[in-house]
Order: sequence, then C-alpha cells, then structure tokens
Amino acid sequence: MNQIKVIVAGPRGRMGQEALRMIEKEEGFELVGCIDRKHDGALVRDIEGLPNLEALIYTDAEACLRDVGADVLVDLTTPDYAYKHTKLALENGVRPVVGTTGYTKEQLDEVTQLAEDKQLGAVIAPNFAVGAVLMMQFSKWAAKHFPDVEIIEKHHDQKLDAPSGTAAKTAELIQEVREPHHQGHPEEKETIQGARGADVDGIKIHSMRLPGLVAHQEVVFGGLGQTLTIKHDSHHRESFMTGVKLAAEQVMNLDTLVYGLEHLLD
Ligand SMILES: NC(=O)C1=CN([C@@H]2O[C@H](COP(=O)(O)OP(=O)(O)OC[C@H]3O[C@@H](n4cnc5c(N)ncnc54)[C@H](OP(=O)(O)O)[C@@H]3O)[C@@H](O)[C@H]2O)C=CC1
Ligand SMILES: O=C(O)C1=N[C@H](C(=O)O)C[C@H](O)C1
Repeated sequence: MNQIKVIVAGPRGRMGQEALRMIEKEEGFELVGCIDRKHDGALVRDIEGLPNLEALIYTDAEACLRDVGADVLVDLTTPDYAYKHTKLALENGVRPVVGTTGYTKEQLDEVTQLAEDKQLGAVIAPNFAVGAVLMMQFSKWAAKHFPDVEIIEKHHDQKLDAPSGTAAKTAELIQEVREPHHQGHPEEKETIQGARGADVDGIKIHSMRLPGLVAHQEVVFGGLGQTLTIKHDSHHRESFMTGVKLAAEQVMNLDTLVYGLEHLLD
C-alpha cells in the first residue's frame, strides 16, 4: 500500500496532538515532518507528550515543505501562519488540508487561485466533525423556510478567533438561501454595545468562551408560534479526526481547492 506522506503544522497544539495520534494509528499515513515554532531538529518522539514517531521537527516551514517529500500538509496552527503555510505548501507541490480557522475572504480567494494555477488539491474546512457539517447543511435547508435565525457558538476559552469558523461558514451557507434583512424590532437599540451580537446581513452571531467547553453550536430559527433549534456538540477533539483523515485521503484526488468538508461527503 502506498502510504500518504503527511506533515503536521502545530504538532504541540490541542488539535495537532490529536492529529498525530490519528496518523500514528492509521496505516495509510506516514508522518514525514512537523512544522513548529520550537524544537528545530528534534524528533517528534523526543517531545514530551507527543507520540512515538520518528519525524523531524522544523521551525523553517519552507525547508520542511521543500525537503521531506510530503504529499499533504495538515495545518492546525493560527490564522496568519495557516495562510502562509498553505501558500508555501502549494508552491512546493504539497496539498494543504487546513483546519485552522480565521481565513479572510481575500486570503481564501488567493489560495483558491493558487491551487487552480498549480492544479493541486487543497481542502480548507472550518469544521472536520461530520456532525457539525450536517448541522450546517440542515441549517441551510431550514433557513429556506425560517429566514429569521441567530447563531450561538460556544467554545473553550483558549480560542483566538471569534466568531468561530463554523459560525461564519454557517452564516455564509444561510446567506445563499436567505434574502438579507434586519431581524428584530426596526427601532431596537443596544444599551450595552454588542448585546445583539455580530451581524451578517441581519443574521446575528453570538460567541461564548468558557473553560469546560470544547466546541458547540446552536442555530435557532424563529417562525410564527414556533422555534427550531439545530444543535451540535463536539465533546472531544477526536470528533474532528474522521474529517481530517477523509480530507487527507481525498485531497490526493483533487486538483482544486474545496472549502468545507461537505464537498467530500456523499
Ligand atoms: N477545522 C476543525 O475542525 C477545527 C479547527 N480548529 C482550529 O484549529 C486551530 C488550532 O486549534 P487548537 O489546536 O485548539 O489551538 P492550539 O493553540 O492548541 O494549537 C495551535 C498550535 O500551533 C502552534 N503554532 C503557532 N504558530 C505556529 C507556527 N508559525 N508554526 C507552527 N506552529 C505554530 C502553537 O504553538 P505555541 O503553543 O508555541 O503557540 C500551538 O502549538 C485553530 O484555528 C482552531 O480554530 C480547532 C478544532 C477543530
Ligand atoms: O478552536 C476550536 O476549538 C474550534 N475551531 C473551529 C471553528 O472555529 O469553528 C472548529 C470547532 O468549532 C473547534
């Protein structure tokens, strides 16, 4: 069997560690390098808490992407670095699978064009949990019938970006089927700034950050005499690994960038 050779960027992070454990377990993958901010030249297995894997750690992302002969980069870092790593990967013939959230529309357009120019597959997925992907798709469907909708996303308190990539993507999917309009009373006023949340064409997004949470979202629709709530909870980061695995396999058959795991699910 030809193993898919993978680089992980962000191996010490919460998601990076989970991805290393998945790669260690899956026969179809081989870890060939890691991109980190520390430990240049060390082996993954020598870093406390990381699995018993031989791959070398690089602090120079370009050297890693150029030298280790990888097929796929799995990026789980921070928004600015994910963008840089994605471009470097495509320029070095490595297919990016990006879970890092916080991409701007302009950055997404730029890397989509780069993947097109290089005719290389790439996957950027704000959420790799299959349940969350279904929650987003069901929400798009529901919005056709319930155009008044608010999104409540809840995450652990170490999260850097708000709103979450999942909430932003949910709003984007709903925008495809919902006419922009103001929700609530036309003359409503916030007496404390931010009380009504962020606004995407009238769709409100509320972000909660608390210790004890992992990743949770409720999409609440209101209609005449009824509400509908579509809810998803990731209780553990293992929930994202089915999607990371699927994306790292499927990206090998793509020659463009896809944004969202839904494009890879039947
Ligand atoms: N798509 C999905 O399904 C999911 C996406 N995410 C997203 O994944 C990203 C990571 O989340 P999470 O693991 O919780 O975050 P963490 O903060 O736990 O991990 C990020 C890691 O990236 C490292 N890092 C920062 N800059 C660089 C760099 N230049 N090169 C290499 N590594 C770097 C950090 O190192 P240091 O500790 O030294 O700062 C840290 O170890 C976030 O954007 C999050 O929103 C999270 C869960 C699911
Ligand atoms: O930072 C996280 O934890 C998560 N980030 C992603 C997001 O921003 O949507 C996916 C998931 O919600 C976990």
